[in-house]
Amino acid sequence: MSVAAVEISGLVKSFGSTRAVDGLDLRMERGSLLALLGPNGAGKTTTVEICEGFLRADAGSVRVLGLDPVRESSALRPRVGIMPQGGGAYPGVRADEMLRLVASCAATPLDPAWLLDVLGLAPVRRTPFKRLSGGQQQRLSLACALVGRPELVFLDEPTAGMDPQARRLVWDLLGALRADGVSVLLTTHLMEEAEALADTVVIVDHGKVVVSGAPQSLTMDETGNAGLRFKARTRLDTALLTAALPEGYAVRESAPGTYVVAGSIDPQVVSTVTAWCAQQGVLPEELQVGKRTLEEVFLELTGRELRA
Ligand SMILES: Nc1ncnc2c1ncn2[C@@H]1O[C@H](COP(=O)(O)OP(=O)(O)OP(=O)(O)O)[C@@H](O)[C@H]1O
Repeated sequence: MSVAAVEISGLVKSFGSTRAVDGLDLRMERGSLLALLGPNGAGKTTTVEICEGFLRADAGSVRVLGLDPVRESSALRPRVGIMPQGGGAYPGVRADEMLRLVASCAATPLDPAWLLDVLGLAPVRRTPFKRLSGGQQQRLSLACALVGRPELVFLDEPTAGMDPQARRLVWDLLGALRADGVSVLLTTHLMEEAEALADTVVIVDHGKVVVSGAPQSLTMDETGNAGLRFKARTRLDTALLTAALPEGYAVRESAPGTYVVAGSIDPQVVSTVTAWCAQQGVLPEELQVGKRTLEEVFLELTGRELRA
């Protein structure tokens, strides 16, 4: 098997009595974009910081481009770009000075002026860092992570706090990087970001992987169809509803009070479901035919909200 961009197995990291990462496994292929998604405190930043070599794992193994991020950090550093959560810079440094400084440390940097332009920062290139807006500071941090032409970039919530227009610029740039064969591992709270950009989405909760896969495959039901969902009181007799449907359909209560009918949904199936509910004196609320969102995938798997 070829060397992965990132390979993590059985990763554990605790802070005092808090187990931030609890046996996490993940493999990210070279040239792909992987989005780590999960609620606050799920262990995403801790995992990324271990990959970056800033934190040591308590147990498990981590390989980044085939190397140990702590013991082989000097070999790894020139090949990896990092954008930490919240960014940061000398407050008085101007945007273009900052980027040129970082570029001067790289063997074959990208053109800083081009990068500022692509990220919509050309008009503020002479503005001191502390006077940039939050979204502009974020974009400058991203530019700093990318200017060294890294093979792999770690981006911790790269578009947090950005307006939709700035976010779109970043998405376009990340798409272009991926097309160029750069590997990108990002964390995000934005489902639409993960769905729009990622080859692989890894949903993390309590320091473990809950589910992973291509966004398309996660949002389809288990039969590869869009499926039908509705809400009603808990503990409907799903076996009875399954029996009312043609062969090949399956109904389950994916979370308390949320029902999923898996299979190819046509008008007849919708009519059968609503007629069955009427017979039971049940009102099917939020009845919906179509792919699940990643939010719903998480809710169905954990019974909790992803954004919580
Ligand atoms: N340096 C630290 N000292 C103590 N506890 C920490 C430290 N860093 C993280 N934690 C705890 O570890 C858990 C995981 O935190 P982490 O920052 O990895 O989560 P996250 O998924 O990145 O969350 P968010 O989406 O809010 O950034 C949390 O309970 C957090 O409070």
